[in-house]
Amino acid sequence: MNQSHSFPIDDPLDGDTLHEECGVFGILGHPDAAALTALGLHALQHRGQEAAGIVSFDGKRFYQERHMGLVGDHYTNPMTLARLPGSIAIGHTRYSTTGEVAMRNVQPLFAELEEGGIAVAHNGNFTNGLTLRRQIIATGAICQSTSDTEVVLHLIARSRHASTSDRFIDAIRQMEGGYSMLAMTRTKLIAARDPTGIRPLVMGELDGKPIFCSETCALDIIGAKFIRDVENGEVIICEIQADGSISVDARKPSKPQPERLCLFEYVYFARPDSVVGGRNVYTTRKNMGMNLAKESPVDADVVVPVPDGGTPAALGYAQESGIPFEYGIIRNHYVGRTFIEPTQQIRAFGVKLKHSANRAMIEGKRVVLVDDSIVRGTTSLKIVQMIREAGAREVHIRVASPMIFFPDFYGIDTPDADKLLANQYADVEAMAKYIGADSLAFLSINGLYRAVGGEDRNPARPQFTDHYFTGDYPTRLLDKNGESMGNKLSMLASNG
Ligand SMILES: O=P(O)(O)OC[C@H]1O[C@H](OP(=O)(O)OP(=O)(O)O)[C@H](O)[C@@H]1O
Ligand SMILES: NC(=O)CC[C@H](N)C(=O)O
Repeated sequence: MNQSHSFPIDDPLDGDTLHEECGVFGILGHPDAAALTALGLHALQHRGQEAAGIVSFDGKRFYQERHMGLVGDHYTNPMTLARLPGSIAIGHTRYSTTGEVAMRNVQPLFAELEEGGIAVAHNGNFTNGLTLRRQIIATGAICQSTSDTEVVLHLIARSRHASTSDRFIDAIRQMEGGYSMLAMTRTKLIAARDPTGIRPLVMGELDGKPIFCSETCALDIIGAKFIRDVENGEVIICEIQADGSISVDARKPSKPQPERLCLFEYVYFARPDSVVGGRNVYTTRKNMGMNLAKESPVDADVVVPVPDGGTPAALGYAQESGIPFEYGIIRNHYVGRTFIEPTQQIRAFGVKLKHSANRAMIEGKRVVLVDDSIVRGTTSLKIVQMIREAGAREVHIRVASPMIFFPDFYGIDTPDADKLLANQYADVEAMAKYIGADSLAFLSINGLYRAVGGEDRNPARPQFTDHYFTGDYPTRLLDKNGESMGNKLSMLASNG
């Protein structure tokens, strides 16, 4: 197993932008369970690049491989997969939101309980995780990690219900916030989605065996069939029976609530080829660009995407406006997220590694740059300068989502509120001046809602989770206590 290590906090390429969430994948009753899980995690790599883990069970014992780094760094090695035998497996790609980047927090987390082993994998973040953790530690629990996810294992262990499924349900009913979770025991694969359905989770099938994963792209990679979304507040328990058949038991243990899927899945996180909440993500992004062109037209010669995130929206903007689309910026896909160099001079070169201007498409032109979002403004600032240096006559920025004013507490790693560009300048003109753009415009909240769901935002009952734009958090924030919560909160540190 890998040694734990910390990632640098002053990574110039990583900046303080929005970061990935996590990806989960699980399969029950398939002889190639671990290999299929590894492939699924490859497809979910965009959701978390800090660490990846797989737990399997072969009828006798549990096996686990948990590693820092990318899926491909470890799970392409046949020896690694050979150490994961069995027909049940779950896997996880992590981008941390609670607990530091260290081996002890790499998921799936595993525990030996009264009724046998259990592993859990979690995408999301609990907004009462710290509160519950303090309570269980006060009553004698010894925590092995600083992850919010571990609390669920403790609550399962303490539950007085008889079956593991009922214990799991008992545990997650005490959790608040965002979660799409998988759990596996010796015979079961359990999937659960929080009552608001903030994070996505889908059910599929391969060779008649059930699969659960964060996005449909993980089903596509293994040729599995999409069955349906796991509904908000739903728990689905799949179990291998004595005769080898698999039972499926779907329950709704929580009080019913309207679904509010996270809009940022559509804006930035999910892979464009995934179908999230019944909508093709690529299409919603193109719609965002089209609505942006209707709302904020500009007289220009060329539409240039800020790759990769801004590309579908830029296509939509170009189609709607009739302005030609060109790749005026080339993104280097070989630049990792952990680029570290010792001196400031070398770091300054580093920021140019990720994006380069394609001068032939830019020189002498009035350029519309389309990006999916502005968080701290780091990307826009450097790209406007780069485009001007490549000879652009004018640079206009169009952003395919509204201004971000509020941090997230449901599984997205966002900077503190005071570091968000929108909170640093009085208005859009002041922001444009700081970035160095001739003009700047953001998609309206209704423009975004229409792009995704086809109708305006219903202020009385918003159809999606959109707190980063509106401040309307879909759950209470128990741990936050009215102050900015560190987005990589070390619970140990918090406990003094
Ligand atoms: O305003 P900022 O703080 O710079 O953050 C916003 C930028 O970050 C994201 O891109 P990312 O770097 O993740 O690259 P990608 O689009 O290729 O995923 C996003 O697409 C914006 O370009
Ligand atoms: N981004 C996520 O979904 C993170 C899951 C979990 N909160 C962790 O930090 O490990």
